[in-house]
Amino acid sequence: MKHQSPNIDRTKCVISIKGLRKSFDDFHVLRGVDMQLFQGENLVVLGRSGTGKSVLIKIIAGLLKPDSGSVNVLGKEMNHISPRELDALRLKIGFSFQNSALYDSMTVGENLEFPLVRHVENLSQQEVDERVRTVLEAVGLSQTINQMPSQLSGGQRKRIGIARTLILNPDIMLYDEPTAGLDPITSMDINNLINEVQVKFNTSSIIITHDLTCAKATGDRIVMLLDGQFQYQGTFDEVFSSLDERVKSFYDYNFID
Ligand SMILES: Nc1ncnc2c1ncn2[C@@H]1O[C@H](COP(=O)(O)OP(=O)(O)OP(=O)(O)O)[C@@H](O)[C@H]1O
Repeated sequence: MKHQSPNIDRTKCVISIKGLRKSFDDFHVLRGVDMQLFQGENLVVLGRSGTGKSVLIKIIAGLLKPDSGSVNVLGKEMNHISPRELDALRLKIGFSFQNSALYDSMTVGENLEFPLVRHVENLSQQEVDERVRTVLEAVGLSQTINQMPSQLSGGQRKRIGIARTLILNPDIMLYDEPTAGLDPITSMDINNLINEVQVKFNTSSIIITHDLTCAKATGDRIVMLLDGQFQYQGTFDEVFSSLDERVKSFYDYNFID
């Protein structure tokens, strides 16, 4: 089990959600989600496929609009945010997508430079190079700077995807299924990286997954998304001491696998 990070400040909320609802036609995906993410915390959202985990983080990243409820991210109310404020807010949120989404025609270094050149004005080439070096070092892949994404393993692509997200120094990291498709050892490397990023870059993170090993290794706090609501939360052991059959079967299924 993860040691609780000493940097968590439970007096500061970086995300606060109350009564969030989201439907697609008559399919009610989120049915009154309440959650808080504290400064410096890794919060794991567990749930079966199709329960709305990705919908939730897309709403937090401003990629989808809530139907109702309040979603406050870094002090901004998502329901009342102007397009300009949303653009600025998005730069403070690092979204690590499931498929890493690297540009295949660019080297690793160029992939990392891309968000900087696009979003940050007046950076000298020296500063750009320095930032690229820093994030590559943080993910342990300095030697890949001139390689093409096709030359990287799945685990390395994940790491570069995380490095590219970190290059804008986000306050919040959103990890969408960070260990999907990786073998157990590579998955554990990614889990360790998520914890290193939390400390080195002082980020607050939401990690959505159905991988219980990932949840246990990275989560300071775990919540379960069941039937469109957060129904259990606490440490890994607290959540899985529940007698709720849905929680028990989720656990059994993961470890039978
Ligand atoms: N833009 C959309 N339009 C219509 N339906 C959508 C849209 N986005 C998501 N859904 C539906 O909402 C439900 C929840 O999707 P979501 O991607 O959040 O699941 P998830 O919990 O992340 O699952 P997984 O672990 O498989 O990624 C699914 O049934 C999906 O089909």
